[in-house]
Amino acid sequence: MAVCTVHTTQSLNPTCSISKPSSFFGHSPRQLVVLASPGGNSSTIPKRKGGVLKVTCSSGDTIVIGLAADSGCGKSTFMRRLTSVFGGAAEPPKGGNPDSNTLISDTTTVICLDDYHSLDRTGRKEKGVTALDPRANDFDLMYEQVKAIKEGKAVDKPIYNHVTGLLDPPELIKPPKILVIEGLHPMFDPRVRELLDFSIYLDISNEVKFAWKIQRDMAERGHSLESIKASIEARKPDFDAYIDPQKQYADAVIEVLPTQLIPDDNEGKVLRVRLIMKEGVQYFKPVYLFDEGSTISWVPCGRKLTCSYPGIKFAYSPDSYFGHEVSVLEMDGQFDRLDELIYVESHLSNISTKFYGEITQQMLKHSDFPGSNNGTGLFQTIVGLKIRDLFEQITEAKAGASLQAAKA
Ligand SMILES: Nc1ncnc2c1ncn2[C@@H]1O[C@H](COP(=O)(O)OP(=O)(O)OP(=O)(O)O)[C@@H](O)[C@H]1O
Ligand SMILES: O=C(CO)[C@H](O)[C@H](O)COP(=O)(O)O
Repeated sequence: MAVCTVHTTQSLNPTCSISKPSSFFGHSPRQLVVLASPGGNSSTIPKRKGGVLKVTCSSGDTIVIGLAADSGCGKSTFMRRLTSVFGGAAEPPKGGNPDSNTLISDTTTVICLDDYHSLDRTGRKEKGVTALDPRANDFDLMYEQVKAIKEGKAVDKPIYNHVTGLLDPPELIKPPKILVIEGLHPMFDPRVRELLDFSIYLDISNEVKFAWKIQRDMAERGHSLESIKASIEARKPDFDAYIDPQKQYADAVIEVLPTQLIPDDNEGKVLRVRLIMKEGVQYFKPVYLFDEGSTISWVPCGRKLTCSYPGIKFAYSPDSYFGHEVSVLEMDGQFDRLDELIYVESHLSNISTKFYGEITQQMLKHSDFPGSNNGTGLFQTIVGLKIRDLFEQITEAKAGASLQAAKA
């Protein structure tokens, strides 16, 4: 939430700062929660006892979502699914750097935190640090800029060029309705973490990460098996030290593991995916299967769902994760026919769809995206819908508070 510049008929001293005010008409310096839509506005609210408050807001309704994962773990795919839930395509800033990492759509702006690398490729090599190391990243700037966007201010964000390995001149980022910060460290710095309205961690097990890396870097980028292995090994200590621990802070974790349906499977094609959802998060109600809070194991294969070997198994239960109460929804296996997903969808609750079958429709629409036939695509789509719901609830709550304030 941002704070507006406030003029009163008694005091002409404007103030502008950021805080979490506990009461609407606070003490000096007067601070007021912004209750305006992005784009900025100015309104006059009658003061409770005489005088008038003139409130000028530059904006301030940007909600901030953090998405953390290692490189090559499906962040871009997830972002494409999320943007699609809001409608419209996401594109790099028009007329800007062709190597920009930013994606802008009507509602969302996705910025890649690689842009806050403080050391370029040569710098990291010289200093002997990886990009995962906090010393290779500028967290002060990351914090200042994410905070500024959340307050409704445009920023000149640096660009890390993955083609050249250099830091390019900055690009202008205007405050969107939803800002997604995706990358290696969205929940690393406590100050940045505090700015997040919702956070997600994509937790890809080593076996699966390896299989995906091989698939992409060997098939699409011509890397050798040895070089892929070496790169994973070289990153592992820093991954364990700086990236993986962030999952304890996430509101939702999508965990991707090898299947348990095929004994000793090492192909990594069939996946067991777990959606771990924190309880008690404002504006977020965990999804459940059949009966909230129960422990359920469900094999839907049969007359309504076609399943070839090794089948599909769902599970749902309450659990504990890093000391937090969570609900866990699990899917092991893969769909043969995506249109039959409607059968599964109709047994899930709290999915925040706007019409019957919306999940199935989204999945069918992007059936060519990686993971569309398994729990990765299903749970990414569900989290996308939950983020839309969160955004709508926050917007509604602010509009309601605005109305109340105007009446007071
Ligand atoms: N759900 C999935 N199922 C199977 N393969 C997947 C899945 N998600 C991603 N992949 C594989 O991983 C690769 C990387 O995916 P994606 O580009 O979405 O990841 P990323 O985290 O954005 O990567 P980077 O940070 O390196 O740009 C894809 O090309 C694909 O091979
Ligand atoms: O972990 C990464 C996040 O995407 C990259 O390896 C990091 O950004 C460095 O990029 P490059 O390898 O292109 O220099």
